[in-house]
Amino acid sequence: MTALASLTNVSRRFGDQLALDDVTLDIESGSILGLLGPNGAGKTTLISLLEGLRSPSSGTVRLFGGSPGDHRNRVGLGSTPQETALPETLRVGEVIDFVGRHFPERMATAELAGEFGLTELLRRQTGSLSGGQKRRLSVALAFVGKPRLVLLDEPTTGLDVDARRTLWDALRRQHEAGATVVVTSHYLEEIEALAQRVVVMAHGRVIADDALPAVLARVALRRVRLVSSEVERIASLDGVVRHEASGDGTTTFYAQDSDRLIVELVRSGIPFSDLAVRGATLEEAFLTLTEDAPAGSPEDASEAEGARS
Ligand SMILES: Nc1ncnc2c1ncn2[C@@H]1O[C@H](COP(=O)(O)OP(=O)(O)OP(=O)(O)O)[C@@H](O)[C@H]1O
Repeated sequence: MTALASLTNVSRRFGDQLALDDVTLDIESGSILGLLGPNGAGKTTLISLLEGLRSPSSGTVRLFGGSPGDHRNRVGLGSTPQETALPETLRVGEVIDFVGRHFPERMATAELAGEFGLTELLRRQTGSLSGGQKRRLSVALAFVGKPRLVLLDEPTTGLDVDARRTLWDALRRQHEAGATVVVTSHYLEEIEALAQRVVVMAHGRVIADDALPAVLARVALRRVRLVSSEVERIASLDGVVRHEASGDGTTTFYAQDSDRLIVELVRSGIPFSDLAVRGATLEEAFLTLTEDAPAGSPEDASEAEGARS
């Protein structure tokens, strides 16, 4: 497979903050790559380097074999940042035409509108659109110039379930038609719905890079919560990946296979009570994945948010 874009040993600092820490990544043609990670992991920074909006502090970023800073390379790139502003008084069709005129080759307005469920809205001023409709338009605009690579930074954040699914359907159709897409998200569900390959980031590093099923197996943890006077014995049972006191006298054990853990627990004869089992949140799963990669705490990262320029 051909790499459309790549990062080789890339680091990026903002003052004291190391936003990307020695990242190496190839983006191959034809896939949807999901970039997953908690707040401050470095996803947006990585995207901005590929877009040529920022330069790496060290390492090399390539886009279509050249520099992302070269506008001739950027013509082949479509992107939707986390937040976009649309000119409120222009109609949807006019915005599509305006953006489309910047590219040597473009999708026809009617075709793009059809693909993204915007046909009924073409004559509406963008100021009158709902949040979901605006987001759909912003994402559609990333595709208007028939790009070779599309970068979408949290395309569905803030959308309700229906709007999110409509957008996912549109993205899947674009992918089937040959688009290569990088999509960032905080939501495992979103990455699961779209991506074939998943890169998990935390503290500026790539901590997992694998096919979707392999990453799911690592982050899909279950929480087994109970009361016991023999916490350490339970923690040493097969399958327990982490445990923590919950503060109310209970202890939470994380395991990929909670059924198996409970069978082990009963077999062991260790006394326990008040058993409850539920899925772990993605943040909890990240914690387990990131234990080997500590580089500043998430709290540090969120404080630094205020220092963005
Ligand atoms: N312009 C900037 N100035 C200072 N620090 C920055 C700047 N941009 C990003 N950072 C810091 O770099 C780190 C990575 O931020 P980045 O926005 O890339 O993360 P992210 O994974 O996209 O997070 P989110 O999911 O919240 O968008 C964070 O600690 C952030 O505070």
